[in-house]
Parts: sequence; structure tokens; C-alpha cells
Amino acid sequence: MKVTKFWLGQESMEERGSTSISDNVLELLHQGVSFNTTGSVYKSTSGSEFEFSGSPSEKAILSWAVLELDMDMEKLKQSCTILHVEAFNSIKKRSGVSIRKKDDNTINVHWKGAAEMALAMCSHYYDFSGKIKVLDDVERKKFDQMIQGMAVSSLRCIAFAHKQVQEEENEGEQVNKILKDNNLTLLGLVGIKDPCRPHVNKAVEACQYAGVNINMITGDNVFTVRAIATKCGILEPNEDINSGAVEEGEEFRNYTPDERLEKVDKICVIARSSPFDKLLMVQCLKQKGHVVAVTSDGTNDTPALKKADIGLSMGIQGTEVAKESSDIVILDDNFGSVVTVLKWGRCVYNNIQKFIQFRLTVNVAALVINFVATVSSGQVPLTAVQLLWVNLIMDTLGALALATEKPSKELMEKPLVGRTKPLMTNIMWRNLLAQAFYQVAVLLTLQFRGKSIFGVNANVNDTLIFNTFVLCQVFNEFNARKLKKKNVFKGIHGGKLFLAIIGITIVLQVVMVEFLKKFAST
Ligand SMILES: Nc1ncnc2c1ncn2[C@@H]1O[C@H](COP(=O)(O)OP(=O)(O)OP(=O)(O)O)[C@@H](O)[C@H]1O
Ligand SMILES: [Ca+2]
Repeated sequence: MKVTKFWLGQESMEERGSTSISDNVLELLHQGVSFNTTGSVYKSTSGSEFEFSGSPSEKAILSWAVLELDMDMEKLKQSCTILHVEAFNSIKKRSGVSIRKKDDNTINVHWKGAAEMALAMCSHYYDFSGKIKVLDDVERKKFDQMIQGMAVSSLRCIAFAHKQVQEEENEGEQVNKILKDNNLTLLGLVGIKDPCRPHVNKAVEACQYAGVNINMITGDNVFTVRAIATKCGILEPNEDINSGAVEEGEEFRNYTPDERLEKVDKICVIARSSPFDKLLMVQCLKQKGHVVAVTSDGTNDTPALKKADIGLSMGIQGTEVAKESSDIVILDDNFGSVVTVLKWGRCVYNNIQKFIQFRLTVNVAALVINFVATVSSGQVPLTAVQLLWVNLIMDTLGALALATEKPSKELMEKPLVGRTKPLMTNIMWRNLLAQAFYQVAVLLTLQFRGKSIFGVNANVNDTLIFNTFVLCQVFNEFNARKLKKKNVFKGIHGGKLFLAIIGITIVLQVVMVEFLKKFAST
């Protein structure tokens, strides 16, 4: 984030530079920035480089004040004492401080906050030459237009305002417990640019392609949000203003629960929201049966992160509290990683389905064969050791082969699973029953007719059945790779591990049959 615009009175200050600002206004601005902040400035002893810490907005403001307005935080700290602080509050969107200047004992209250909200508290403003002027309706309108102009070019607007108060007045109010917030004088407006990260556009597109809707809920001004949302593809460029896709937090908050449920599907963007609105949105979407993921960086979004099905926090910018209450921490702060999360989530779900189908087929086939053969002829075609052996290699190697399949592009085309769809789909049942039926038919034919077909004795026939059963499972493993597709070999070259495991399974089977005859009864 970076301050790219600065208005003093009704003059844009970028070209003029800090030297043209009158001394009294500059001093007040310095006070307003340096005491009313949660960030800090370090100057490394060796170089002349400054280091800024704090939230992104704070860092942007501090670096602007230090580098462009020649603010010296150390010197200012020594010249004033802080009397009372009101921390930034996500509902009021402002923070305040009252300070006493040591040399003349004057007390100043400074406010910094969302521009249109701060403007509402002002009755006067400093013009470019440092004179105080009355903020009448005509002037107010001009300021409103300035703010809107900055917002539509996707800037975050923050205003600085102050008020000088009398000592007695403060004493009467029990030593500055409540900061005065009316009849302030506007010091200036800044516009902070927060450029869209390079991968966001693609990530939004990929999510939408995968059937995931993206909503943006933020504390920023509605015009700023609309500009940013359009830039990163959340809103259509020619979205109708009255379509209900963009709303303000207050509007959303004041709906009746039924109204909210009705409108929530249409809403893409909520501006000037409080943390409570974010939570409300998550609750609403969940109530509608959606699976909700929330990404966030801030402490105040903790309730929404916790309430969501999946909470994602940012690893670098994110606060510790946000990380603690999220399920996934995105280490590189890249929104593009959300797509990776989506892909791997679907991949794991898909692999579990494949394995379930595979295992159930093995078990159903083994059970039916042994049951039918025992009931009709009193002989068991697969012995206990053989069945254990099949379980052993299929549970370990089979699981390994199917669970290590990497996410494929097709996964993103799959329809959403949702909350209520069963894990075993109809297609899986179809595959399972068809495959089990086929295996049972082959093996029972071998059991009852094998000796005459191949002209072998009973012992060899039993081994034949055992081998056939294991090989059936090996082929079935290929079948399980694709639940829906006909071509189960697609992308097989990529699955080196899969092929290796199939090879190992066959080698182990040969060892079992040829070298462990006594044990395996072959
Ligand atoms: N340090 C600050 N001092 C004063 N006002 C601020 C500051 N940071 C943000 N604001 C104002 O509050 C608004 C953002 O409010 P809030 O922090 O509740 O929303 P958010 O969606 O959590 O924002 P963020 O993108 O910063 O996480 C901004 O548009 C700005 O006007
Ligand atoms: Ca935040």
C-alpha cells in the first residue's frame, strides 16, 4: 500500500511538495500521524533507510509522512505527552488521541479515519494557505466529490481532523476520558493505493470455473470496493448498480433474517462492513446450505474465520489471532493458493472415493465367492491365509497407489459436492456391482469348471483361482483410477508410483505362489 494522493483543503498536493504547506498545518499533520498510530518507524543506525512496521494502511501513512512531509517521530515524541488514546475500531472506522504539547500546554485531539465518516465530524477545514474556513454545505459537497473521485480510482481514503480543546473543558469531563468528536477541523485527506496482486485475477477466474462463488466483504468505501472488485474480476465491468450485487454493511445488517436469506445469493460485494457483517454473511450462506470458506488477515475477522467451514488466514500479513483461529494458513499470502487448496481438497476426496470403491469391490467379490462355493460344494476356494494376503497387499499397496494420485485439471470441472451429497455416488455403486459381478462370474466358473477347462488337478486349480483373484484386483486398481471416465489409462505415464506399486504387487504374488507354497497352500 502506498499514499498516492494528498488533498490539503481543496488543493491536490502531489505536485506542490511539502515545502508549500504552511507551518501550523504541517505541525498538526505531524502530530496527527505520529501519535495516532499503531505502527512505528525505525531508523537503522548504519544506513539512512527507514523501516516501518504496523498494519499495511499504517505503514503507508507513516512512510508518506516521514519521506514526504519530513516527519521526525523521535523529536515529536519528546515535545508532547499523550493523554488518552482511542484505538481503531472497525465499527466506527476511526482512531483518536489527545495530546498535550509540553512548551505551551495546549491540548489537541486528533482523529484519523475513513474519509466520509471523519468529514461528518468536521465543521471547519484548513485551506491550502493554512487558514481555517467554515465547512458549509457547498464546501462539504466538494469534499464529498473529492473523496468519491479518489474512491472510484480504487484508492482507500483516510482523513485527518483535529480540535484544540481547553484544559478546563477537559478537566470537567474527567480528564479526557472521552475524546471530543464534534466540530473538528479537517486537516487533510490521503488516498492509499492497494494494487491488485498479480495472481488474483487468475485465481478468481479459476475459482469461478470450478463453481466456487467469490464474495468480497470489506471495510472500505463502496466506490473503492466496486473499483477493486471490478479490477479483480469479482464484479462484471458493466454490472448494473441496482442489481443488488453491491451493498453496504449497514443495509445488509438491517434486513430482516428472511430478507437477508433471499438476497444473500445475489450479493457479491459488501462495503463499509463491520466484523459482525462478515459473520452474518457466513451464517447466512451456511444456512442456505453452501460450504463457506473465509480468507482474512485481521484480528477482528476471527468470528467469521471460526464460523466458516474452512478458515484461511494469511501467513505474512495476518495477525497471530487470525492464524490461530483459521484451519489453513496461506504461508505466501498469495490468494492464488486458494486454488491449490481447492484442487488438493478435491483430489483427496476423490482418492478416498476411489479407494472405497476398490476396497468394497474386493471384499464383496471375496465374500460372495467363498460363500457360494462353500454352500454349494463345501470347499473354500480362497483359504484364510490367501484372503489375509490379499487384504495385506491391497490395503497397503493398493491404498498407496490410489491415494498418491496427483490432482488433475479435470477435478476443477467437477460439479460441487455440497454438504448433503453421499460419499458413495451412484456411479460408484454401478462400478462396484458390475466389477464384483464380473469377478464372481469368472472365479466361480474356475471353481466349478476350471479342472475340466484347463485339464488340471484340484491343487493347481486352487492356485489358479488365487492368482486370478489377485490379478483381478490388480486390474481393478486400474479401473478405480477413474470413477467416471471410460479410458482408465489416461495420464498413466504421470503416475510412476502407481505403476511401480502395480509391479511390486505382481512380483510379491509370484514370490508368494512360487516360493511360499506351504504357507500359501499353492
Ligand atoms: N489505521 C487506520 N486508521 C484510520 N482509519 C483506517 C485505518 N485502517 C483502515 N481505516 C479505515 O477503515 C476502513 C477499513 O476498515 P476495517 O479495517 O474495518 O476493514 P477491513 O475489511 O478489515 O480492512 P482491511 O483491508 O484493512 O483488512 C478503511 O477503508 C479506512 O477508511
Ligand atoms: Ca481487516
